[in-house]
Amino acid sequence: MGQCCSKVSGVNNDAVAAGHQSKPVHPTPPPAPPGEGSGSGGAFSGKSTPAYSFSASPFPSPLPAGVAPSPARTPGRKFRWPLPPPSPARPIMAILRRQGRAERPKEGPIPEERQGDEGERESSLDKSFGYGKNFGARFELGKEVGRGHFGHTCWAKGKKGELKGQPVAVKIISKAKMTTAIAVEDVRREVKILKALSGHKNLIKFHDAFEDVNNVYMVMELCEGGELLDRILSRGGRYTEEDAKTIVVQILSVVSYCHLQGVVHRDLKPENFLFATRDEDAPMKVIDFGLSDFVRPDQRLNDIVGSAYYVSPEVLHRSYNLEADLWSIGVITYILLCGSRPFWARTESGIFRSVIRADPNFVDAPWSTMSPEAKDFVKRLLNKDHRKRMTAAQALTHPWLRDENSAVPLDISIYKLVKSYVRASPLKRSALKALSKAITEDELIYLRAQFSLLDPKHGYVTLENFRMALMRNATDAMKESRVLDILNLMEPLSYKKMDFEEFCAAAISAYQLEALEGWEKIANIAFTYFEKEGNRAVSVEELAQEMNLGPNAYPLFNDWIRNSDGKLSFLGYTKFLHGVTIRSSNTRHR
Ligand SMILES: Nc1ncnc2c1ncn2[C@@H]1O[C@H](COP(=O)(O)OP(=O)(O)OP(=O)(O)O)[C@@H](O)[C@H]1O
Ligand SMILES: [Ca+2]
Repeated sequence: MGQCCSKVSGVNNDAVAAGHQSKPVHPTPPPAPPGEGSGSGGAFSGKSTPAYSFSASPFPSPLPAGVAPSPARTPGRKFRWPLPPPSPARPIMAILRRQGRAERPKEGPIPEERQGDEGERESSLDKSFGYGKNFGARFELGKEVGRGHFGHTCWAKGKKGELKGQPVAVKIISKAKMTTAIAVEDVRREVKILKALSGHKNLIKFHDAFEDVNNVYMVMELCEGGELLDRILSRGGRYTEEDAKTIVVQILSVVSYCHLQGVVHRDLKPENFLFATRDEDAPMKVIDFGLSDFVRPDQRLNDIVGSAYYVSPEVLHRSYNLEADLWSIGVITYILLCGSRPFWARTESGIFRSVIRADPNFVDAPWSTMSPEAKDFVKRLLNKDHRKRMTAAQALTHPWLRDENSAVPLDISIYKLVKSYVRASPLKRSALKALSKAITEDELIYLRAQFSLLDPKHGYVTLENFRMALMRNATDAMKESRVLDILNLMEPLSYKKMDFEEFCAAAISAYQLEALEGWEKIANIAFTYFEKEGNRAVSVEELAQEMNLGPNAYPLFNDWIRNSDGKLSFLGYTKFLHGVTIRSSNTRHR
């Protein structure tokens, strides 16, 4: 704090709340956000990161012998532009979780950072993890290579065994910082997730975990190419579309893998992607599963974690699932393409307001010269309605990224949609069948890829195909997140088989289609099919039952039904597809 206002034109919280805005990554340094530490926001140009002071560890941490404390966050980080912190703040709330200042959040306003209150009593905490105790005998520890809010990471070399002579990275988390059961559990879960997910080419390879009285040590593959954040900065905050695609494809590929396993990362940001080597085209690896969690397909998580610039509206509303990660990928892609943050404010609460209310700027340069596909791609990730957002597997088949030579990963959202379809009423199913006949080639490409991943026999899939496809991709994480439970809910499918045509009806999302530019046309074509095949006289009572609503809701359905023949009107059809759960069912959120 203590910074005077700098010239940040047009960006204050009110302006942000009012709508269009985006803050360049490079130009004017804003003051450090209140409560975020001071730093000398305006002072840097070509020097290392003074304004980044809030990202230094807020905790005094006893370093292992031979490790010098790091001056700031990642040693050697250079900022050529005085910029506001890319991920302001410590991960929201998570820091409080680990310090024991917050339990699971209750309903209430967007959390402000809380300071001052003391952690819970920690004397009764069991801080033994059951990991190996012989870290010192197995590894020789070297210099620090990076630092986050929860741990610092050091270079190390294997002394014996498989890793003898091999350089590795060791993330060291101090047990002194684990002052609550939640904090201990977070570390346990981070190791569990890393262990279970290791194996994807864009995910950091985990070797082993150790502990002693002071610390937990996570031994993993060493990435020597630095963070994505540094590469963005070294390019002046902008990638060409082609270069951005290479990055985004890797992110989506690993995130779709995590999602299929039922793991939500919850802290996707450029600092958490490392390049394996210094080569320009080195593969990128996602790190830092410290905020990640297992999530069942139909579960809603409610704890607010993440980093402010990248956090999705539904996380702030405390009801989210995997789609929250796709929002963060949208923010990263926006930054890669234009060098600005889509949601920006000087304070954390200002950023949250912007995330919830503001529309990112897709009009000013360089957006005006960007391909329409790139713009559409980012917009379909930054949709504030999580139901309308693309999934990771879907995003890989978006026209901006589509590549016939790359395999499309299996999408867990297909399972959720098919589950709902097989449990839906005949009227709903015929409405969806009509809709599926109206979709465009873009959607069909994705659906064909997903259908073939189910390995159809003679053009049909059964419940067994769905089961086998999941089993082929299963890791230990899938057991933990109980992804396979969804197969039980798909049980009506065990009596039948599905051809591609019906699969399309089952696996399309009316919400996602509503978000398309061409929705009106699609809806009109779909209604024509519905009129031919599925539309029949229906009563207000029946509709209310379909929607799980009582007599109080009857007036709602009056204008859904045509006076002339008692069948669904066009309006009724689109509303019926949509459901009545959303506040304003006739607006399209773009
Ligand atoms: N495998 C690795 N190879 C090289 N450097 C690494 C590796 N893992 C982590 N680092 C460095 O250490 C930093 C901190 O690691 P990590 O993000 O896992 O810690 P954290 O305390 O959980 O972070 P955060 O503050 O984002 O929550 C990274 O940003 C990176 O610079
Ligand atoms: Ca991190």
